[in-house]
Amino acid sequence: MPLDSDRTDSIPVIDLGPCFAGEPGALEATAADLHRICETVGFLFIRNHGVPVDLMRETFAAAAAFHALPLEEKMALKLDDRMQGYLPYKSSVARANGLNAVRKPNENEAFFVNPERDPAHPVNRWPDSLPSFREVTLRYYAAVEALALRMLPIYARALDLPADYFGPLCDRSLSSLRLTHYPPVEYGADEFGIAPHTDSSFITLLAQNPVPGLQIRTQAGEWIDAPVLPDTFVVNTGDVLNRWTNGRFLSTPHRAFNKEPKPRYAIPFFFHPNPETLIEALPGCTDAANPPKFPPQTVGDYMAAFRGANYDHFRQKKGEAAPAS
Ligand SMILES: O=C(O)CCC(=O)C(=O)O
Ligand SMILES: [Fe+2]
Repeated sequence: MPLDSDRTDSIPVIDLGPCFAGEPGALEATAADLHRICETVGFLFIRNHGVPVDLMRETFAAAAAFHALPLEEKMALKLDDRMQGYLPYKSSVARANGLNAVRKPNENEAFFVNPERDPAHPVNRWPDSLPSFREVTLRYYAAVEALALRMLPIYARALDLPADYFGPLCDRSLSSLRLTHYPPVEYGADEFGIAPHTDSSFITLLAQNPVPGLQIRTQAGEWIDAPVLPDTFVVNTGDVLNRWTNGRFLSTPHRAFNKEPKPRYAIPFFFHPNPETLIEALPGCTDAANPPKFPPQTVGDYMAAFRGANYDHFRQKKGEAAPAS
């Protein structure tokens, strides 16, 4: 099928409907498209993903309601060691991947929801004054996690691996849902809603945003706007899959602004393998001409290094100075 994925200056669209319906040949055809996209662009839109559109809207509304709370109520939930809770405005810097010299803090604030696997040991803290926030965000977490798990066979086949290769390595993942608020601001030099970065994830699922602002950097080095395609998700390869594929699947730099005269919210879901999963070059991703580029590392160790580089409170714990804000 001719796909606009043959171009590398736009973000291609994949329809997951046939594959998820189990149509004969659809898994292989979708995997072939995904393979090409991941090697050339690293970003795609997905349609017919199965996540209810109303739930996507409810979650955007939950993000807006959370960020409208008084600051002291949000600060009472300040980010903890498990990366759960409230990340105050301008307290993260995109440093981890050495992409550029941006040292100014990101012009956003966020709330992180972690998986609740064991009702006897709740890990998330919730705002008392928003009774439905917990239920909506956990329902959304479950829906996007299920979508990521359903997509794993497509990623596996895209890499010529057995369809069930990734499933057991990702079934108790410490994925994370981020609810970000970008207020409308005038950006000065080197200021961003979120500065150029790559994601640390296996893949990121970003529900289509009604307020534009996401840009991705093409392989040619040009920044292009992500279009608004209603009811889709934007999916991108993160650093974990980039390392696992020995660099074959691109972890593409991206950034976001809010240049509209109203608040912008984003609800990315960062999907990770299980913490003990060892990331070392997958079968078929190395040969004599392509020796392993990255030292083997567990997902847990990799994430600890990533977080220490990007979030003030992890650095301050180690006695380093917070960035100027
Ligand atoms: O706001 C967006 O559209 C993208 C956010 C993003 O890239 C991130 O949170 O990692
Ligand atoms: Fe990102």
